[in-house]
Amino acid sequence: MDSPCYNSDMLQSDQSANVIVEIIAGATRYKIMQQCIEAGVFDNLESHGEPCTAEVFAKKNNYEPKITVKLLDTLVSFKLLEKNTNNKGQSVYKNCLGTSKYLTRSRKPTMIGLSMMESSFILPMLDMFPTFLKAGQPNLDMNKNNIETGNGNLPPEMPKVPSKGSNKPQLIENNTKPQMSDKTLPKMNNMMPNPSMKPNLPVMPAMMPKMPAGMMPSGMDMKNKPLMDGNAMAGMMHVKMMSAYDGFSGPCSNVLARAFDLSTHREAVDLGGGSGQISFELSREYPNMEITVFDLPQVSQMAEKLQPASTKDRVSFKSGNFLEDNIPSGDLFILSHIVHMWNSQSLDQILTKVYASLPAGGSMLVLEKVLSEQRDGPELAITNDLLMTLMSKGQERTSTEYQNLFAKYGFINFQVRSLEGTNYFDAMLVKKPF
Ligand SMILES: C[S@@+](CC[C@H](N)C(=O)[O-])C[C@H]1O[C@@H](n2cnc3c(N)ncnc32)[C@H](O)[C@@H]1O
Repeated sequence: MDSPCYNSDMLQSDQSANVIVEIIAGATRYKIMQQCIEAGVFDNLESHGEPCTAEVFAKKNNYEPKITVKLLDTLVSFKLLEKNTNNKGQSVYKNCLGTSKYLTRSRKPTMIGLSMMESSFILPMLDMFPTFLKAGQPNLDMNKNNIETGNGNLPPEMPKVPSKGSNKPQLIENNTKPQMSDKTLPKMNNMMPNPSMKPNLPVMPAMMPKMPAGMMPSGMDMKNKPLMDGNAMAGMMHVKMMSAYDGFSGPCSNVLARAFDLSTHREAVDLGGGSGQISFELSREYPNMEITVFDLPQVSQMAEKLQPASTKDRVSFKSGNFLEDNIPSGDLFILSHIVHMWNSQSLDQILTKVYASLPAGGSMLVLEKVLSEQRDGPELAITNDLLMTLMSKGQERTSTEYQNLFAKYGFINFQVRSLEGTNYFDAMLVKKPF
């Protein structure tokens, strides 16, 4: 019988499909990683202490042996685990360095909250993308702390904070705007992966918004009746997000603190500083600097409870709303992932206040991912530009756009330093003239 005649050229699939295959594979990778985080796979490997065989690992954790081998090999192919051979010739597995540092609950800061935010908030929001595409941006307004309010099915223990004056939650009534069904409601209840980090706050019923005020598309089955003060709700939601925010800066906060020489500054204010992670790094880098982390009351109170003892002498927390209240004064302001969150009207309020609160010669350190001048990269900045627009009518900017923006308020000496690697930040510094 004739043998089949094969062409000896290299076999290659259609390369124009590569990018699509990669994106689809990325979704699968993400889902498997997230499920492993939730199931405690990385924690269990870490607590084992030494590299272990799939068989031992499965037995110890009551996992099904065959699935366990396949899962561990899959995680090796994702570069989340390392596989080596022990002196008995058996394959043994352990967490890679990054997995151990950022995906286990025994270490801080982790990226667990950030990964959870993706599945609990970003992906469900993007489920509505076809609707956004037609109807336009979701009807959000972080600036007025507009919130969707519950439909009265709150548990009796839910505090009813009276609305007052301008803080009164404003209902969003435009029903033509994107709707989310109960099924697609982002589930931020899981945003506190480490039980010790759970704030002592009332449990949110399923129908309550699960994210910061203004960060939720309108019409999410929420009706009528303002039940909570807008600021109280915003604070509560940001508390839930706090561990996620730490995941953005976790791998680079120490580098960001060293991006510029800030040693002449003595009194810094970290506006919307969340957990204070950037401030903790700045205080380590600059022993003569005292830092006030200014954030919404619930966030400040929770962050203060979680503050590492070693930072307490020079980093303090102050509660307030930077849109409505006076802000502390200092000779250095830090705005990390703040500028991109707000629309031009609110940003105007924030930057005007910062400029007025700085003495001549004072500085403002702004930490954001900067878009290339051609707006063709980096990918994280381009994607975030879209997400910010959807979530809060904010935006990402190029270096020139930042320089022009800050110049409008009187800031000079614009400097920018970009961060190598895959990350969510670059660093910019401007000065108030003498
Ligand atoms: C995206 S997070 C950034 C947190 C931190 N700066 C970082 O880079 O990790 C935004 C922060 O701004 C705070 N925030 C939002 N609105 C605020 C307001 N009106 N007044 C004070 N803080 C506010 C939130 O509570 C949250 O901690």
